[in-house]
Amino acid sequence: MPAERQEVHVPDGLRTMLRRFVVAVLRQGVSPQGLTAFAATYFKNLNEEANTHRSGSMTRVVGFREDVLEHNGDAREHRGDFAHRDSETFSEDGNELANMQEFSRQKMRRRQSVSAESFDPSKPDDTSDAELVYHAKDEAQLDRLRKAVQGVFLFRSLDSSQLLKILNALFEVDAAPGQHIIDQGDDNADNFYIVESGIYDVYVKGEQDEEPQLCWEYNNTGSFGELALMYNQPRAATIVARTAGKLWALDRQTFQRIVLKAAFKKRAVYMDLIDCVDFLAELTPYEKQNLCDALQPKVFTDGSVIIRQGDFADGLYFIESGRVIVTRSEDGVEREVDRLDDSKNPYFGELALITARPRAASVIADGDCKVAFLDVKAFERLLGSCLEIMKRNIDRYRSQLEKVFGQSHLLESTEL
Ligand SMILES: Nc1ncnc2c1ncn2[C@@H]1O[C@@H]2COP(=O)(O)O[C@H]2[C@H]1O
Repeated sequence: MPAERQEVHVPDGLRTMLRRFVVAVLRQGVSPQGLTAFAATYFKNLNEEANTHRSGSMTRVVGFREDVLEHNGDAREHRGDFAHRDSETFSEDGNELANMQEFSRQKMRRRQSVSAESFDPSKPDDTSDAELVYHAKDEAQLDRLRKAVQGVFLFRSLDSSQLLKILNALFEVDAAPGQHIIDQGDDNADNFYIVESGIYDVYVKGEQDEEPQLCWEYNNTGSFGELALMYNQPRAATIVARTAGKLWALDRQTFQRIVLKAAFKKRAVYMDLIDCVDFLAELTPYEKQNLCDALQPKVFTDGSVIIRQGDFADGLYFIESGRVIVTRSEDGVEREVDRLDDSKNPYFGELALITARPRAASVIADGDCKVAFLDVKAFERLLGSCLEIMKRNIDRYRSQLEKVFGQSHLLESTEL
């Protein structure tokens, strides 16, 4: 008699869950030895996430500070909106959780653990694969994310495996007009944020200020929220969404483990260099830190061309070590017009950026030379204020311009 075939019931959601798990294993590049530990942590986290949500213990997404709210009526209106969103239910077929729930959960985690934590960037990172944060994303999300991270200066010193870990850990957050993403003074800083879209106003309330002052805006680009995570200090500014938008958030722990060390090293190296540059003297310490993040190291061997006469300006160069020769070719004759080294005039390549002209001279490494490069986009984003200083102080550049352009009448026709 044939054995009775038993009907097997596949629970709803099992396939999705296993598929996501497999994707997570592959994305993280988990080793065979680390597989069991990774699986244990992955499903434990999944379970905790579901429980946290079911318990309904979250009450609100963003903490509003009344002092800032007084100046922002919209924000008050939106507080209710997000409290309501917290009570949405876990959807197995959706993208795990709605964005705002994800945002809220991250904030919750931080609140439980930040204050006790002290992070030492000089300690070696002993994070195992299993401890890494992972948020599943579909291809469309990944595409948007890759574009968004391109402009993040802090990620410039990461290698490809570090960047992959960051991409895995980032999670999406929807911002609504008036929503406070960060509140100045909050000493439980949770996330670092990358702007994908939307406009975000930055308010800083100094000791002398009666009200928070609007001091900056992120307009569909940029990133914020790194200071409190890097220096273990309260939030230095309030960030309020002026329009609806999308952000990518990176949890504090992943930020500290992967981004912080490289950023610290870079800031330490470049801060001394920046302090030697006259036209950067008026930058605030915060602007200088951003500048350090944006610089990219480049090494040139003796005789190699760093800048070629006639090319479009790609950026500005600071000499970290070594010497360069500036040459200009006229009527087929190449002549030397200047020499620069790391002790005086430790930068070059700014003239074409200021004048919006092609490169007026070539710059060639004289011996091996190390430079810190600031690309043109970063230059415009970070040194807009310095451009004004450079224009105001154009007399300081006059002799240099004359050397390069040869004739003073060219100076007059230079649009500054
Ligand atoms: N002028 C500014 N001063 C301080 N923080 C600023 C300023 N402009 C933008 N920010 C960002 O606002 C963020 C507020 O949170 P953090 O202090 O963690 O990090 C801060 C910076 O990323």
